[in-house]
Amino acid sequence: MGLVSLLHTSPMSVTPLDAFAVGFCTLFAVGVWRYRKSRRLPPGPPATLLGNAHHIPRTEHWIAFKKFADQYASPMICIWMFNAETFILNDYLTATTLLDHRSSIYSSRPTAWMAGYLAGRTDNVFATKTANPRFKVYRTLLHKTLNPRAIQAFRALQITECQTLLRGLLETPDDFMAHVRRNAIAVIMNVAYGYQVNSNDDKFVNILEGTFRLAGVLNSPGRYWVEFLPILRYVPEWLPGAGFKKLARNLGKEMSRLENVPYNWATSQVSAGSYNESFVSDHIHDTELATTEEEKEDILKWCAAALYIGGGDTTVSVMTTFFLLMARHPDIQEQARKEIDSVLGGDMATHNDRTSLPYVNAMIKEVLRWGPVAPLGVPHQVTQDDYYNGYLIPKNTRIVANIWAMAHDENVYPNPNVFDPARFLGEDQQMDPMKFVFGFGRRICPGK
Ligand code: HEM
Repeated sequence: MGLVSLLHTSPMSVTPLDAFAVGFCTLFAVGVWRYRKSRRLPPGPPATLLGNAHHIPRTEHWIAFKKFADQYASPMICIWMFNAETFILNDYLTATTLLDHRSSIYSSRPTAWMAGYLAGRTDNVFATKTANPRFKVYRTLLHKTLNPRAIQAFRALQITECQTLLRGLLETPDDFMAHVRRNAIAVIMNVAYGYQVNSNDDKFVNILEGTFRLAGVLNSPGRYWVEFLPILRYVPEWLPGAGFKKLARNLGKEMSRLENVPYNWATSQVSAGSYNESFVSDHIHDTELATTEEEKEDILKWCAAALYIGGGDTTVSVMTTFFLLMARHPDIQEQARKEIDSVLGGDMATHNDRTSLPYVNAMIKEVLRWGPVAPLGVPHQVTQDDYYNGYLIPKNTRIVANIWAMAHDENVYPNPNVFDPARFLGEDQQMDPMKFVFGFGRRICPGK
């Protein structure tokens, strides 16, 4: 792919920015080559001057990364994207040692130049760096809403929505995907904004999905030079070839509807005095959250959106995987069904029954292990030079936990591709995947 197409300009012209980028790349390449030679970095596929992009498949990168880890007999491998290295942690021991035990230096996030900095979205909860004072405020607030005690307040809502889901599945089973989607979004929209989703074609849900599409445009790996040469963020927007800046700004503005539209709806309901309790209504009069009203609004907007972004698709994904596995394993479905019938005698399960359903619990763990929702988690960034097993981990390296590789580690889960809840029953149980499928350290999923 040429420079021109990467920067979204006419494919026929070479712009001054292209020339600058080529010159800069050449000079940089020599420096990078020398740097790589001189440092003791973990192994990985041999990189060209432009890195390992050609080694990484377009889909299911996690499988390729695990193969590299096996090939180089090292759970920690190094992949280059031009001048920037990414370290991939492919087993639980390495991930927990670095990301959990050394979490004070491994919990930041790398900068996303297009989707974050240039789109004006660096205060997004998922992207916040640990040095940003917002990081602590967000984590505390999310924990207050989602800790094991606090979530008991959502039980009645979950039961009502579960009944709606079951009715939908009974009436139109072929539409199971739409029912599952409606269920996940209805719970989270109610928790975040007190908003009742009434149909599968909902205005807020459409905004969420539209934003995911735009985020996909800005996050396309290898598409924008500024991700590899951050200095390009300073080029003036009028310079030919700098269209990427305008693109990021415009899409960023469009994406901000995600935080603003449902938030404004929730606050207008509170002002009108007729509202369902929610994350927004609980905190809107909280005077300790920030020193100014504007700052407080901004914090609430980003946190409510994080509930919605973090809690929607993940839940849909787990439930969809569950349906696939039940269809493929009627024997396991039958066994779970028998347990439910014998414990509940025809009643609907509630949260209190969970401890009496060991087979069902084992099945849930096995669904999360077999098809982890976030196979590569969300990248972390290390904030100072560190050493592990004799390797240098330079400051600012992007660190990726290969959750899929941990869940398919043959030494921990024999026959890892086989779906088998019995792994988590009886004596000699295999490792609980809840230890890693929700991420690590100070960044662990607050929705766990
Ligand atoms: C099965 C369901 C879910 C799975 C497997 C899952 C998994 C994850 C993972 C792997 C991360 C990245 C952690 C890291 O960086 O180490 C994450 C982050 C996050 N999740 Fe979840 N998640 C799930 C459900 C939820 C729910 C229901 C919510 C909210 C209600 C939520 C909110 C978040 C937020 C806000 C973050 C960002 C945390 C930060 O950057 O500090 N997640 N999740």
